[in-house]
Amino acid sequence: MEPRDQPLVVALRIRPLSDTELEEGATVIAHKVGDQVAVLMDPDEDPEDTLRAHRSREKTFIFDTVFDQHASQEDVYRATTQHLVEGVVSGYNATVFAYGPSGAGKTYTMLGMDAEPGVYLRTLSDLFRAIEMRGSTDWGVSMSYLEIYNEVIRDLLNPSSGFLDLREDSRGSIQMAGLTEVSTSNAQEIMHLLTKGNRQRTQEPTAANKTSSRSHAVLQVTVRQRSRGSDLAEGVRVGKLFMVDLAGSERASQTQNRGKRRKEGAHINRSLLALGNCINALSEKGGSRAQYVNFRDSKLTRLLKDALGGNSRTVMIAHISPASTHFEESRTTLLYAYRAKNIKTRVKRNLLNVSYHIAQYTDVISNLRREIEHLKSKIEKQEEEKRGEPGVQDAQVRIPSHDGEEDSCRQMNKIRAQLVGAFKEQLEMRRSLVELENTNIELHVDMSRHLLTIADWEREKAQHLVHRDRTPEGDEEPAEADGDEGESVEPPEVAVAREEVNTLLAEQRKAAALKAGLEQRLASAKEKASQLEQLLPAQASSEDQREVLRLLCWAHELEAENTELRADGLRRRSLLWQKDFVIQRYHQHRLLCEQLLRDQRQLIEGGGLAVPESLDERYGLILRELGAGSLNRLLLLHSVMSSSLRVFPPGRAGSPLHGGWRLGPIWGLPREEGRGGGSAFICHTSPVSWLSPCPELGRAPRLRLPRREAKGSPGLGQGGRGAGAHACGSDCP
Ligand SMILES: Nc1ncnc2c1ncn2[C@@H]1O[C@H](COP(=O)(O)OP(=O)(O)OP(=O)(O)O)[C@@H](O)[C@H]1O
Repeated sequence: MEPRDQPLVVALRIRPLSDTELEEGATVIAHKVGDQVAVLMDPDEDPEDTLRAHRSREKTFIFDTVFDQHASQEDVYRATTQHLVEGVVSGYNATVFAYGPSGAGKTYTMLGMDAEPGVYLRTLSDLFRAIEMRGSTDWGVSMSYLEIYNEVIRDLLNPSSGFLDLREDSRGSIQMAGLTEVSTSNAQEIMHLLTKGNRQRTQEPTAANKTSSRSHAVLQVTVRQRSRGSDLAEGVRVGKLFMVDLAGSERASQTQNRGKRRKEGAHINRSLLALGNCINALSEKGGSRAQYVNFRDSKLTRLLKDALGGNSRTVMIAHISPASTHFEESRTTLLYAYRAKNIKTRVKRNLLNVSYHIAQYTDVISNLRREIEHLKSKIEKQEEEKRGEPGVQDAQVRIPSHDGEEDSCRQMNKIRAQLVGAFKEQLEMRRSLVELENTNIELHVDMSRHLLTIADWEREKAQHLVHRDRTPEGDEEPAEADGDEGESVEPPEVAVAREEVNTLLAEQRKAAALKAGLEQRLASAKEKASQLEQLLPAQASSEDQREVLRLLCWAHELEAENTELRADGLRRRSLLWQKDFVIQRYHQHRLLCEQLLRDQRQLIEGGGLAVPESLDERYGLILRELGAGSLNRLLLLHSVMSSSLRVFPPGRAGSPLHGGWRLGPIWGLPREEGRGGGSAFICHTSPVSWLSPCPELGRAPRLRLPRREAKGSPGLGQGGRGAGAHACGSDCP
């Protein structure tokens, strides 16, 4: 679904590191991955924990859109708010919130700077443009700007008017007595008023931000359209747009605020909590918005009642700093925004890739970091040893630098820079190859699934034909009601599967061509690097330089090996998937056989038929085997073994980004707090269903069992519901 079709859009903006954060030595811990995923690393976790066994607080969050420091104001506006304008002009309400802790960039997004105006100006400009384009009717646009500070409301366009009262009229509409409403016809005029009003906003220095806005600032733009119907009765259509720059969301306890600040913090928290609850309730209700939502908990939610309820659109832009020093605020902000909307299956497939890739890259990076540390310490040690050698220091001091030596040094540095460049290029190419490999596996698994659907159908069709041919003439069953004269009509899922196969084939061809091209480029990059490597020793003028170069090459080789290992891991996973796939098919077949046996047995017993002894014995044997559950145990063993192999590299099972199939706590559901850590939906498909990934992920063959079976009916020797549960983050069919 495009943002324009969604009643609630939740976006995340990660601002650039500030100078202060850089001075404090902060590192970047919030990353955008793909268009919809943000990863927050825990800065306190042990950097040496390369197996990622204890990375419990590293989390992945999904939003409708994620922006990082590279996103422009225009990008943010276009992806989040632009689509609201048409609705407002057509008489609908909409709200845009900027949410986040102090200093995370809310005002920057909403108000912006002269050169880079924010959402306010861009929305208003588009609004006036849209009105102009509609022409004929009689339009009126007015605006008001207020702040809610400590649960009291002030008019920012007329601050001397004191506190304002919020009232509900007899129809339940919210009214604000005494609020200045300015009629206007151009965006610049509104911006001028806003900038003026903003100076009146309650701002105070806090521990987190020197000029922190301590209030919620609400810009309300009302668009009225007068029109005369054929009966000349005048109708007025009103659309309201609220744009809200919320107060900093940090917890009072996190900012070491005391006294007044703490009281403010409590009010802010209360209203933000109320807002979160309302948005959450609204997003869950879908069609019946506003019915059971408690707007009364804070002034903010009461004021926005009209704009949030009914047929309105809501956009929340959450903001965080990427700095390690703001980990806690970022974490709580992400959780708040994430909870505002639980984005379901739509992005799962992409996320699977994305998370898997992060896992790969963070591994590559941490390995390289270790190597670099190793190199550094080795160089330092060598230097120390050299210094310790008698006469070395003196000799170094005494050697006069002459032109020839300088030239050779410059030449060497140049070659070294080229070599590092060539290594980097290779690294990029290797990563792309690993990605392509991953894509190939996914395409392959998808393809198998669709081919299976087609094969099932072809088999059914063939059986149908055989049955028809065997039926004696005159005994023919009447033609089917849909007029296909006995021909079975291909079900839509098969048609879709055929289309998918074609698409996947095309994608496979594309991937293969890309891979071939990349491999060629990698081969020539390797050639180039090896020529440079050969040049270097000749240029290196000292043993130190030669050693550094040797280490450089060694680090590079290690990196290459590491990437190859990753690719091997991928191949191994692919084999395991295929194996599981076959087992699933056999299991499906087995269930059908069991059902058949049971039905036949009932027929035999019900009809009082005599059964030959040998048949009875065989039946007893099967019953005993099923009773003993040996087959189930074998399947269990296989699954345990394959899932332990699938967790790569060894020991990474605890990582929130590991690439297994038990996706519940991983895919966007923060483990501690997300809806029961991902076990919100339990799929009960079959005793071995936990072998398989959630079919929604589209990564594995789907068990097409009859509904009764799929709910875990206690078939012969089956383990019942509990035995077949697997946790996933979506409604499995
Ligand atoms: N995306 C961005 N690009 C460049 N600078 C940014 C960005 N976001 C924020 N900043 C800068 O960071 C600083 C803090 O931003 P801003 O005042 O918008 O934070 P805030 O969330 O509104 O804070 P508060 O709640 O305390 O008012 C400002 O100097 C702003 O210019």
